Amino acid sequence: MTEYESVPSAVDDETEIPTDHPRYQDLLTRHRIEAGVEKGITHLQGMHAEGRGSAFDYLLGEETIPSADDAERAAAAQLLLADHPVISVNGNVAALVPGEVVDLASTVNAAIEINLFNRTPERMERIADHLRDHGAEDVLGLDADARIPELDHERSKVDAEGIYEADVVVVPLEDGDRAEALSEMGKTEIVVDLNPLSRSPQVAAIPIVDNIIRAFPNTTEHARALADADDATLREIVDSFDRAEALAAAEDRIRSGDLAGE
Ligand SMILES: Nc1ncnc2c1ncn2[C@@H]1O[C@H](COP(=O)(O)OP(=O)(O)OP(=O)(O)O)[C@@H](O)[C@H]1O
Ligand SMILES: CC(C)(COP(=O)(O)O)[C@@H](O)C(=O)O
Ligand code: BAL
Repeated sequence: MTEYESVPSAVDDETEIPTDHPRYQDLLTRHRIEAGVEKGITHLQGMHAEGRGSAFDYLLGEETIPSADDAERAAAAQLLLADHPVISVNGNVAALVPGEVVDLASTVNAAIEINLFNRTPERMERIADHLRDHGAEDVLGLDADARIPELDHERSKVDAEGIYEADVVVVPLEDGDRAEALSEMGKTEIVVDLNPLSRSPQVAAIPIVDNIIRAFPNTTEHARALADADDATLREIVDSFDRAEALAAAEDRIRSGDLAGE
């Protein structure tokens, strides 16, 4: 080997991104959104939403901060306590974490429902097929036989047996209007959003300020660890979670410029 030949880094089979790239996870996320757009799963505007999330993730140090881990544990406990939990899926979530949605849903016995801001029958069908390809058995959202009150838009369309009836809803990467309307309906909301100042985490009972590609697997891991816990233990975990403190901790990390590992 001459001194000019370099040893190739290990590359991700799916994306050809070098796995030792310092910002591998961010590049992978971006790649998945691009592939989602190409497959007709993700709306083009999903790239813009991704860019916003990516900027906040950079400032958080691209890691699950301790307050987010606490939120993920509280979310797992809340989901295990729920009678009728539902995970809401949009085009970004479907592209980023389809298998992880199915894993979390099966671990906490939750339903999966597609709810889109830019709703078209084609995208609904493609996302449902994509989730089924990743192991989902039932995918709700296609019937759209109920409406979220006070929300005058396509995203108000929900299934009567899904989000409409749910007691606990996981609402990732969503807009504040819908989160507020669901909260008005009395739902307990678990929001995943990298921007702690967005309205959706601000109205959530459990705001998770973390990248969904880390948040969902970690919530599932917590749920597995808590699978045998009794209701009193789960209730104690939920009650001791302080939502305002979690939001403040995320904002502090962002404002401090204290990037992990630097
Ligand atoms: N991979 C990701 N993980 C977690 N959050 C993400 C990710 N990608 C994007 N986001 C967040 O998802 C949100 C996209 O939703 P949207 O743009 O509808 O909300 P918004 O208008 O910013 O907020 P709001 O209406 O709640 O004030 C953004 O806040 C963005 O930071
Ligand atoms: C792009 C998206 C994040 C999702 O859009 P959809 O998959 O149509 O629900 C949307 O909510 C937005 O903020 O513009
Ligand atoms: N999610 C669509 C744009 C917004 O209300 O933020």
